[in-house]
Amino acid sequence: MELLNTVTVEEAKNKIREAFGGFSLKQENISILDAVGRYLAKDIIVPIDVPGFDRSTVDGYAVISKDTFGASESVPGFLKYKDQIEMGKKADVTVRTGNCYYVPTGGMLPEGCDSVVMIEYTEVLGNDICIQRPVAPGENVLKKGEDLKRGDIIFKKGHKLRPQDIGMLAGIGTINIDVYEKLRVSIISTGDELVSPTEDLKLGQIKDMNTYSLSAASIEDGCNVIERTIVKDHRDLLKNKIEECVKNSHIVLISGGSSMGNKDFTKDVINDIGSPGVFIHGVSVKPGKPTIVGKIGTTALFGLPGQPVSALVIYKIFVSFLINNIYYNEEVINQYIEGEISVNIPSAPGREHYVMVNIREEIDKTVIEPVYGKSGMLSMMAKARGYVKIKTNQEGLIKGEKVRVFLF
Ligand SMILES: Nc1nc2c(c(=O)[nH]1)N[C@H]1C(S)=C(S)[C@@H](COP(=O)(O)OP(=O)(O)OC[C@H]3O[C@@H](n4cnc5c(N)ncnc54)[C@H](O)[C@@H]3O)O[C@H]1N2
Ligand code: MOO
Repeated sequence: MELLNTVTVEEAKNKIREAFGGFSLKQENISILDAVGRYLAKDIIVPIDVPGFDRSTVDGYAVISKDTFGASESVPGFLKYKDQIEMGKKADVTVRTGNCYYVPTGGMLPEGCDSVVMIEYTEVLGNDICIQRPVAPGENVLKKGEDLKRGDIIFKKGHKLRPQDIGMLAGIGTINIDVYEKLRVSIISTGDELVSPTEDLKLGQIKDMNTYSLSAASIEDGCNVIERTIVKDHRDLLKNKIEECVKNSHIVLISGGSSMGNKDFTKDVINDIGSPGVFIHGVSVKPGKPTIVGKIGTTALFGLPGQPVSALVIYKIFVSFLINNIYYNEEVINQYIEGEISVNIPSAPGREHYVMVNIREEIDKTVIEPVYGKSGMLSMMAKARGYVKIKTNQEGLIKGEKVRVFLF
């Protein structure tokens, strides 16, 4: 009897990190308009103070705060109105005791003042402004360099750029940046039963899902999917296809054929093609136990279990992990929310168990409910908001226990 020689999830991650530690990626200089979802190849050092001058955060009157102390609606203070500061122009004047200038939100503060009274708390009385509320020093002011200081590192190498980051880069005048080239990913789905989603089904056939879910996951991770294909369960056809993909891909994902069936060739074919070959076959995780990981030359190969839930869960645990390692992205924090599990969930100790769940908000608590199903049912994952992880040494979860839901 042949049994899988399984490793734990942590052991598998360590082996993957070791195997692909020296991965070298090219860099490219691109416009920030094309950079969302890309990974920075260099730290970004802020070249200018943001803002470059003290700005008002409200529409109001630029004042010396001391001049407003004690002002109230019943006993207002009076300041002489001098002029207005124009938006986008240098404020070439100085506020002196007893004076004030009108300043719009975002306008430059003149010399001498230290705060701004919101217009709602003032009244115009001829040439005077009646101040009905005091302001503290610094109130309603964004100081020079308060947003960002020249010389700060705003983003580190490996950071994955989000829309707010693109805006920030524009704000510091950095419109072209160095990012890592996109990892080239090839996806091969194996199985005699698989047909393209557009084809009519004959009995015994199913529409290919994994090519699509894995492709979407790779794109979300900032990769370029250069090949998507179905290959029949035929050893030579699979070998030819993998060989071709290895030549121009950083990562090859092979879905199906990872288990022990008489048509499960993935492991042997990888070993046939080149070295060092397969270094993991079997991980103590549920779902996804028959996972394969290998390397040919510098290319990473993953034999993902064919069951659609297993394929995507294993992608998230190991393929995403490798991608973030290659891109030097150390900031990965899987978003989670906490809540109480609604029922007992048994788990076989010895395997890290991923349970698909939904989230229900009640008045005083967040309730986490399992979505039942088998790893062949992708609807189980499509209907879920995330998963709960039951650790290897845990026997299960007890109703009411606090759990973390990792969102996907
Ligand atoms: N005797 C054993 N049988 C199985 C074991 C085992 O340890 N011993 N492990 C089971 C587990 S766990 C899993 S997971 C699967 C893994 O199977 P394979 O990776 O060999 O994949 P296939 O047999 O090719 O397919 C499994 C299942 O998934 C469907 N599938 C495959 N590709 C796609 C696709 N692109 N889109 C949608 N669905 C797909 C396929 O039709 C099968 O139903 O093995 C168990 N068996
Ligand atoms: O452990 Mo397999 O990956 O679920 O069906």
